[in-house]
Amino acid sequence: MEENNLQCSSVVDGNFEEVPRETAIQFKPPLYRQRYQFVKNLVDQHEPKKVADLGCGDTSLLRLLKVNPCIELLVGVDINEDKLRWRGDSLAPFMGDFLKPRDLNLTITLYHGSVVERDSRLLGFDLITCIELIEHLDSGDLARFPEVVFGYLSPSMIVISTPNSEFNPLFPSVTLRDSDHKFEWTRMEFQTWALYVANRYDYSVEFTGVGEPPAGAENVGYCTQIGIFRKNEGKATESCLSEQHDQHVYKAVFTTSYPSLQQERFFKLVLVNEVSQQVESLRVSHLPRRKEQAGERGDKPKDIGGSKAPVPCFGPVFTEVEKAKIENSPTPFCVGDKFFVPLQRLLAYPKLNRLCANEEMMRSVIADSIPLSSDGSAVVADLRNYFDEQFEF
Ligand SMILES: C[S@@+](CC[C@H](N)C(=O)[O-])C[C@H]1O[C@@H](n2cnc3c(N)ncnc32)[C@H](O)[C@@H]1O
Ligand SMILES: [Mg+2]
Repeated sequence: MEENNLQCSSVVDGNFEEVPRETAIQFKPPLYRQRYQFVKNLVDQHEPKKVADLGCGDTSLLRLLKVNPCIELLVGVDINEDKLRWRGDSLAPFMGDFLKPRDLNLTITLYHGSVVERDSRLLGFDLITCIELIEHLDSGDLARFPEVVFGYLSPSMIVISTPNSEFNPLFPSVTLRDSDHKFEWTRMEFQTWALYVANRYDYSVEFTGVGEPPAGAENVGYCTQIGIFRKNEGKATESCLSEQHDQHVYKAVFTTSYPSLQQERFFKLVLVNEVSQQVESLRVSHLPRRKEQAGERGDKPKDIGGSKAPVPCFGPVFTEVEKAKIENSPTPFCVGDKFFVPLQRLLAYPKLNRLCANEEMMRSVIADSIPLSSDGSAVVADLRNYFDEQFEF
């Protein structure tokens, strides 16, 4: 059942069974996606490095967040171990992640455990999300939840979403949206709880939601209500004061690390590849001039069949400033059949400049993979092979 078919007679975490169309409420995009997108937008805006999703379920939100370049540690926790085991592989890096490594490291770990247990590996996070989780906690666990998540883990930001029961009369025959829900709160109930918790643990809270009500029913509020909690500055957190820094209660069921430019071997691979491509592109654009010179000397073009026009090269588009920087850098030159590209020239290209801080760094990384001039200041490429193919000497 998908939430995008809100022709509903009963509701399971926002997933609805079919009833006649005249009673339908349709969320576009589906409500669960609106919740994930809401978190994704917050991540784009605040760029947290460490993010944990408590009650992560089938890890859909983690899969959406893992592409965010700012995140370096992504953790999912759920009490249902089967859900985690089943989904682990979809969080592992794909071929493309190796071909185009991220700038920053990323580790993803899934833990089996309950949000009301303290595990020190979740200390120091920038963002913790609890999407459609709290309504699944019984009264004992709900009472423990704030002291663990706000008091002990004490992240910079916490996002909590839960159903807004005031919306439920718009669904035919709905009492609770899911048989596992222990409660569903009105906006007043959620806000009273949230304000109490925020005040107790020195957070501020902002209320919003996703799933707009239909025209004429605006007074019921969003279908999903959301609280965004921000830790007040200067708070001495319990986690800082805590001496229990090696409290490992959760069981890690899956962990994976992504290739990144912070890892030497991937950095080298990318840099060598970029330098080779740039040198090749310069070499190819140098050939027509070389051809002219050969023509002037009276060398005969060899019949290699087909067109001898240089293959058009669609390189990156540069801004005026970038172009000027490239033009003002040392120019490539030829000595005999050798083509020299000064490292300073390569460093003028934005892509390479982003990878390498200076000439020394570039030299040390590429030296054992790419031929360099005797003083190490330029990459040396052979013009002969390519040239021989087109001209007889
Ligand atoms: C409605 S699902 C939400 C899943 C996910 N957050 C999403 O929005 O798609 C609630 C999840 O909370 C998990 N859960 C319930 N009680 C929990 C607890 N005490 N600790 C950790 N996870 C819990 C359930 O196993 C389930 O996967
Ligand atoms: Mg639920």
